[in-house]
Amino acid sequence: MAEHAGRRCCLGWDFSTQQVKVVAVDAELNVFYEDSVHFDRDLLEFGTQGGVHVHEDGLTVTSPVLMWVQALDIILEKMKASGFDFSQVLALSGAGQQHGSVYWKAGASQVLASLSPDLLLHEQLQPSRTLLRVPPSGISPWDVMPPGDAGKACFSISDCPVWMDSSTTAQCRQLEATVGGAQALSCLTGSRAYERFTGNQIAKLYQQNPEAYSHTERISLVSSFAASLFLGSHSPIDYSDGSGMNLLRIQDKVWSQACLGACAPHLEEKLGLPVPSCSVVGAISSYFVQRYGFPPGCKVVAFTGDNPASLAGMRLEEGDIAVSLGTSDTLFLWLQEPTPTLEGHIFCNPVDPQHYMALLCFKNGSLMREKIRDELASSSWSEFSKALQSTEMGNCGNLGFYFDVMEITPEIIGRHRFSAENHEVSAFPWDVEIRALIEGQFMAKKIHAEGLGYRVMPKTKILATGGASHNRDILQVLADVFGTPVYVIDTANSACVGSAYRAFHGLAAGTDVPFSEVVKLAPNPRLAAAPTPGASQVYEALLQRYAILEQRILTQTRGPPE
Ligand SMILES: O=C(CO)[C@@H](O)[C@H](O)CF
Repeated sequence: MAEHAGRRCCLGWDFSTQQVKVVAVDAELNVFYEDSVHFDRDLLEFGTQGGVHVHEDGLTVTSPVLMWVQALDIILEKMKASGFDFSQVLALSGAGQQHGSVYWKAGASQVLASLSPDLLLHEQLQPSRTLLRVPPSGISPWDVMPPGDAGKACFSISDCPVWMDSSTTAQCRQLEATVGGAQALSCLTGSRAYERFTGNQIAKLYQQNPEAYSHTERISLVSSFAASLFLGSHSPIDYSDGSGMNLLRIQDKVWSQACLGACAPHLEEKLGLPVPSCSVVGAISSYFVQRYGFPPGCKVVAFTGDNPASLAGMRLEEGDIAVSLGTSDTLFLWLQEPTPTLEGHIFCNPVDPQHYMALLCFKNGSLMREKIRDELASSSWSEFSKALQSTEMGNCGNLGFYFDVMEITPEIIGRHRFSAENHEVSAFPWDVEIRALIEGQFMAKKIHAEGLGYRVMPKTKILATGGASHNRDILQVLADVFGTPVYVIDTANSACVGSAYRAFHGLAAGTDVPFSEVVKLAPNPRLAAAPTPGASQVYEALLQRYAILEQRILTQTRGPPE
């Protein structure tokens, strides 16, 4: 019998861009089971790359909804075959890639409520015609059956827009114009209009496929779609993921009638009412009880977005900042009060309904670090580190901006170097260039985080994750620039683990037990770097120069600020 028999636990799911993942976490908050299904590798018949289809226009990006359903079937069957004891699952929650949307066809709720435990989910949610397996010739079923025909029994469209889509610029401008401009929309919903945000995607569907829109009884986010499968009914959208739609008023947590009206008619009835992210949205459906042995009382806690779930998984607290140093660098901030601007995003906080979280994306993350490493440090991280060790804090006043692709925060492209006298120069010595890159990346993060309301507090800590968080010299610069100790935490499964933690928190629903209390037994992050004495004085002056020079570059490249 599997060693995890008889262990009372919660499950955490993550329906991310490239895979569906699950973890089982016991009452001591130890992860004792995990599994995943990779779309590209394990569901070849859908023909995705990175879990998505990039359409010929290069802007439209979708994922097949039935692929997500089939991935869940596979994981559950693998868990069952491994002897996983589903009867011990007290509650489950999950995460989904943010902003993506699923369009349930009229009648889907009846199908969800009457699933036969003798069949797999995808066999009952797809059209009567089964999806063709890839024949030996390798012809994709899409060649045989146009994509639009698959998955229509329960879904108005079978290919769902996801966060990588950037085809809705016109809809973004329409939405901003309706509510009085980009800043007005940001103050209302936490973000100016972004192409990937769900409201703009719904507007595009309504404008370009009004029949599909009219046949839609419910619109889910990826998170609430996944919750619906477990519930056997339409799950509500939670406040935190709902604040990534350009539709939810983040202060009073209700749909903005102005935004709904700007996107599509009768939209509120298709979305349902949003709920606090810690809500128990119901008990698991009888399908899972009968087919897998879940206890009938197993609670389903509202699913949320992957980034909010990661914030929970990292146990970020008020005043903390999480820095994910990946392909692009992402900052999560815990905010008491929202200070929406024209960059970054303010979402409702997933673990404290009174507070918020901010998210900032920096596109030139490890892409730039690896390019400079290859160009100047013989493609060696140890050589890269030697440069940081051999140059001093503040880099003798030399400053650099390194954006080989158009940066998101802020919108600058190119490499720009400045001497201590603020004169633009064409090159730096190799070690000065490496320090200028890393100091510049982290000064930008501090400046833009402060623009979103971040303030260093006495007990502030930075939680670093992602590839570059394994380089101690890079983390030392991060600690020095922010004047804050840097901790590292393994967050490979942060969205899953955060979802399991939220499931435990949901069990305490109604008792006002704070999330931090529920997760206090979780493994603590490890201190990786403390600020060097004198660092604050060095970077206080440098940060001011950096901000001024950033504005200079912006003015040169796009004209004076509005
Ligand atoms: O668009 C994003 C956040 O706004 C991405 O991080 C997606 O959530 C990734 F799934």
